[in-house]
Amino acid sequence: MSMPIARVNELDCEEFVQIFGNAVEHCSICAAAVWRHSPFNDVYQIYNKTAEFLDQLPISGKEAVLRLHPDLAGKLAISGRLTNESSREQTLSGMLALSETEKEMLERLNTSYKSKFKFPFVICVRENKKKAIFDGIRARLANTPEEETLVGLEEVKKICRLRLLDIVDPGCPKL
Ligand SMILES: NC(=O)NC1NC(=O)NC1=O
Repeated sequence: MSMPIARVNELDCEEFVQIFGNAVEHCSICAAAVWRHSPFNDVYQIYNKTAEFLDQLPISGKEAVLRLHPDLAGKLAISGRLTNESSREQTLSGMLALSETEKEMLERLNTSYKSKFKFPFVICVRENKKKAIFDGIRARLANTPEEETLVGLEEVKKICRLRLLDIVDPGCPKL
């Protein structure tokens, strides 16, 4: 499905939230806030308004957005309960086909990460190969909670940008 922007601009809030409600994982409030800025010039404006909404959240709200994300190759993935978007991303990146050793290593890293930050490690898996994901979680474990909330939120934005581009036809390529 790749929708022209003119069609997006015809959607009422309910329809918009139905279609864009998972552009940020499980965060339909974000889509409802962004709809207010309709009509949009293009998909990039939808992205910019989403990023603005995320940026203006207090730190507790930013952490909450991170907490709406599933663990990489975690329980939800194993039991087939990921959202369609997340399932597709984790499958394509190879995160759902790890060796037993890799699974154990990731589980250990995810546990350390969550006990330090109290939210899951989030990385845009479509922009990172397996090694970069493992290196990323190790390196980011050294961040302070304040730094890491912001780093995680930038990854949420990257995930969102790609999800929006899956839904809306970008029209002329952006220079
Ligand atoms: N935890 C985490 O990074 N989850 C994800 N990353 C991504 O690109 N899709 C996800 O579901």
